[in-house]
Amino acid sequence: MAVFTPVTLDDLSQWISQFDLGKAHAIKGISSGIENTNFFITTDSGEYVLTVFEKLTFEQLPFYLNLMRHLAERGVSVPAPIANHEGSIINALHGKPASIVTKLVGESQLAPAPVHCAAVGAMLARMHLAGSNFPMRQGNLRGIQWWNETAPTVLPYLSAEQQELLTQEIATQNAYAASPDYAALQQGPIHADLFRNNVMFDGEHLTGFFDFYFAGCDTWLFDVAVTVNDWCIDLQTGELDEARVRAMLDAYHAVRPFTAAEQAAWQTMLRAGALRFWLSRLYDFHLPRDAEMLTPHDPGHFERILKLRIAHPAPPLFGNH
Ligand SMILES: Nc1ncnc2c1ncn2[C@@H]1O[C@H](COP(=O)(O)OP(=O)(O)O)[C@@H](O)[C@H]1O
Ligand SMILES: N[C@@H](CCOP(=O)(O)O)C(=O)O
Repeated sequence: MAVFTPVTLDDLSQWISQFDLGKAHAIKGISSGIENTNFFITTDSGEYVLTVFEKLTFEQLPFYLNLMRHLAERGVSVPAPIANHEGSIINALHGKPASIVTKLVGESQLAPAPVHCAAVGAMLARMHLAGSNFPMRQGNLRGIQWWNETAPTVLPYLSAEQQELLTQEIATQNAYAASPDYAALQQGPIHADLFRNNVMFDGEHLTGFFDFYFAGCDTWLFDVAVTVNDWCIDLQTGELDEARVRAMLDAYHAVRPFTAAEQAAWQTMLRAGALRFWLSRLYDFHLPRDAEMLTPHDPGHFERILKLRIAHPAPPLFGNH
């Protein structure tokens, strides 16, 4: 159960009068969240999601929520934040920042077929294009700087072989990030955590991307790599499933054609996508921040994926197939 901040129907009834949503009729805690307290709420205007942010602050939130608003206004399927009568989309509830966003229909597709991967690829490309004129800037807070800062804190917990893998991979990524090839990659706001549990489907119809709280500005290709490394693999082995990879990449390419520079970067970027989550999972596993971090995710999963991406070339972004 992960309702850290209880909100009653009475609390909501008062708070919601600042919005143009009519009266509140029901509020139901969502148990699956691990970062924030989420509720489904029903009002005269329909169903919404209320989020009370447990860690993110009033200063940090505008980037994420304005990005969601920017994307929603441009036809990308993401939850749209609802503004109050003063136009504010972040408002205090029980002393914490809170927001109401539109509710996406459907459920997560945890066993995706090529058709689902194609839908994710096409929407991801549309999201990158729509985000390219978003005026706010925030780096990827789980990007290369964070990898360099975090690796030394987890190294003491690793075997000699793991230490070697981590150190070598960070050196590879640092060298690549400093190269002119890297500088040629297109950048902009990215989701950066587009796993199966952060996308909603109604059957085969993609109804939205959500959970934008790792979003930041980074290469578009890094977002593609993170997404392929979750959606297009056999979860037991970490191996890529060629049919799902092709479906996702072809659908993306049809909306926003990949460049030659991206093709050249692709194998390295898949490794970067694996490294990022190996490192965050190692950190959460060995250095848990607080008791409410429920069951930590298995770091071994992304260690396996990193080794596989080093050992075997993945299908190309385009061409040769
Ligand atoms: N806009 C939304 N529409 C529908 N369901 C949502 C929406 N936002 C969150 N949810 C539901 O709430 C759950 C937890 O949300 P999530 O953003 O993943 O929380 P956390 O970041 O705390 O893990 C999701 O798995 C999903 O079922
Ligand atoms: N996708 C990350 C963990 C982030 O959790 P989320 O529920 O907020 O997506 C991982 O698998 O390590």
